[in-house]
Amino acid sequence: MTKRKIEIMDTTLRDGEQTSGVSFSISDKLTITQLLIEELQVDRVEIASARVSEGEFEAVKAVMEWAESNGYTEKIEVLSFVDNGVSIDWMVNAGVRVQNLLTKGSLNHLTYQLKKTPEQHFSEIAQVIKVSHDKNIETNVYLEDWSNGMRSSREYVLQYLDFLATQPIKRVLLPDTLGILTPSETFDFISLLRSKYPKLHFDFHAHNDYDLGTANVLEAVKAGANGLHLTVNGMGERAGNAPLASAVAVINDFLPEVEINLIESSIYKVSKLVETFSRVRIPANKPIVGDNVFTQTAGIHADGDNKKNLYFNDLLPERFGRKRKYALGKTSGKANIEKNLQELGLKLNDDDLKRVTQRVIELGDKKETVTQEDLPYIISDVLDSKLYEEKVVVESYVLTNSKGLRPSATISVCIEGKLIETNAQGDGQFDAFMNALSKVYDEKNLTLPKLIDYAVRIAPGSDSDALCETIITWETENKTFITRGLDSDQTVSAIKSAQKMLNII
Ligand SMILES: CC(C)C(=O)C(=O)O
Repeated sequence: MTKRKIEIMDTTLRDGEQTSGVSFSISDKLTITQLLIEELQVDRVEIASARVSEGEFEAVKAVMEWAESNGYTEKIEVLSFVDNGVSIDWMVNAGVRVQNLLTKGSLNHLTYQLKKTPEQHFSEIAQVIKVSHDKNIETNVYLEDWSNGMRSSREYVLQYLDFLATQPIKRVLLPDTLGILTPSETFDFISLLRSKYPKLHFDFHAHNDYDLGTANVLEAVKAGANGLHLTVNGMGERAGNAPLASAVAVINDFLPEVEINLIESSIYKVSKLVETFSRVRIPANKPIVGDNVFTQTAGIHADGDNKKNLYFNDLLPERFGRKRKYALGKTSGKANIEKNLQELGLKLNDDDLKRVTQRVIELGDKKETVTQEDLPYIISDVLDSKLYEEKVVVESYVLTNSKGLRPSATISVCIEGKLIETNAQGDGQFDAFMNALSKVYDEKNLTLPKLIDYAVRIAPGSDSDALCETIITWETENKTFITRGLDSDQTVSAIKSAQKMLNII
């Protein structure tokens, strides 16, 4: 079967930059354009609006110089205006070769914003197209507010398209400017234009106000649109544009008769770069590119995946340069832990696996985030704890740290069934804790080992919520030994380490 080719035009650097608070620098624009064209292989990139600013002019010039030396000039587009040639001069000076001319696609906009008749508008447009053509600039035409035009002034839209069909233009760009279309309207409107104007090239430009951007893109392609406008991470005016990652997945998975050039495995890399440059965080649940979307949290899902990948769909993370993860927390079952252990190349017997699972669930219950990187620390702590018989238990403690006063600790320790309470001060909270402990042991004419080294570490790659491990080296008259404590609070991890020491001596 010969497939129908659909062009993808990325407008992250133009409509995407209209996301509130976003402004790309010259080097951001150059780097993103290079990645979009060479890595992701989009067909065309809209990089700016003409006349916006001096900085924008420099950015467009820099991109055009790079495009010129790499044979990409026809892939770079700039939004321009019907403005007596001012945009044209701006584009000629910046080296632009393709303009996306902004015109009115609804009678409402034409009458109330431009205050012109269709005839006046068409004649000015014809003039821009001609002058641009003479200056070696190719024209695509945006019909702004086209979706409203199709609803409320269809005669005008058809009259306008009859005119455009006579003009030397390359593409007609159909924006759903206010994101108001339903999927069935999108299909009907584009089907109608497709059958009336078989020779015109139509691009569809969705906005996401009702969260229907991707659905509308799907219907537009089904109805015969030749191209789509998308943005990385769905950036764009108001609720944004149709997100590139979702649109690509939907086309590849649901429209086998259609072909696009894009390289799926580069999508995530480009998304992360745009997130960094734009400073707009990708929501964790954003399809394809969000942090959480390939993470199975429920134990039953991991169990099903272990048995026959029962919880997989066609959106395999590897397609997009990502990996499936199995979350660790209060809903993780043994299967989640096993999946993470496999990744780390570790194996535990059933009994130890149960203890580790129990520990992860307890941590999750305390609302602590447990990462795969934490797992070796938890395992070592759980296995280590098996070695100690808990004859001595630190039952409770209050630690204080206040300005102008020495840190203090009040502790209650149970030694072989007898509860002893005392308090002390120190140079820090843990020092105060150890001083209080020494008092307890002094009373019993016992000496605690000397603390000779104290080290704290967190799992590499963990976030600020990380578990930390305190490793203390102790010395008595005849031996040196190490204990470890694990907790998300550093002082508590040191106290846990000290409690192990109390059960060794
Ligand atoms: C500026 C125009 C072309 C636009 O982005 C829209 O109408 O959605």
